[in-house]
Amino acid sequence: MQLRAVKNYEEMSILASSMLVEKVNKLERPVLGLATGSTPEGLYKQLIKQYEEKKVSFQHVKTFNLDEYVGLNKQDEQSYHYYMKDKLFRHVDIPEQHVHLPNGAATNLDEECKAYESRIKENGGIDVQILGIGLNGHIGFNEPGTSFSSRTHLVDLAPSTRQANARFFTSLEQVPEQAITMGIDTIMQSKEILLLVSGEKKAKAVARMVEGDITEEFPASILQKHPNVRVIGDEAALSLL
Ligand SMILES: O=P(O)(O)OC[C@H]1O[C@](O)(CO)[C@@H](O)[C@@H]1O
Repeated sequence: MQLRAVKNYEEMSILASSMLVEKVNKLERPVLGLATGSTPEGLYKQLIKQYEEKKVSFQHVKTFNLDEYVGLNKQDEQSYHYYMKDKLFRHVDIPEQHVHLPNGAATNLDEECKAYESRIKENGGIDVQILGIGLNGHIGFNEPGTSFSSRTHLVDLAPSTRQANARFFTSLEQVPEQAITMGIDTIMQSKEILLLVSGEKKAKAVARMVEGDITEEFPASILQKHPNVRVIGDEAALSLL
């Protein structure tokens, strides 16, 4: 695991964006794994800036998002489909058919999980996966206790995760109780992982991810075993290391 310390959220976003742009410009058919939440918002702003400055094009890029809530349709402003469209896709030249997120409104959710996993494989796997980390060590929506061998699957969200994400909804009751997420093994199959983390409240989680025991009780700890992980963290997030 390689650690890159930066000053603050903005520097984290700029560095992540320049790494990603370099990759996109280098690969013939880049496949990016994308994340939602507050952490990557600055990265997406920087990517849009680089696109507007003509430093990158997304025409040949394919994307797969980590997760999606169950029960929200794509137009729902709280859905991750909406988030991605709003924060990145509608601002750049990525073809709509290149964009993939699990369909949380599918009638057969288990089939949807299998189909999503197959689509990732058919596209040659993920070249660079962007990750954030939850306070309880979740990556994607893989909560503590998730098997390290899991593939894309349906999950019950931990009360602490629903609480943490309630800020995006009008009330806690509106936060869905389930989600579809890439599994831990799906994430581990990515050729490269770029984990972004900012702020003091994530410091304990980062320390446990980097130095703690590798255990299913703390999903992000498995990243110690991935051969190509870079963590870009600001001073506050890395303060306990
Ligand atoms: O970036 P945030 O909002 O702190 O969220 C951290 C993680 O939690 C999730 O939003 C899921 O709750 C992930 O997608 C994200 O990586």
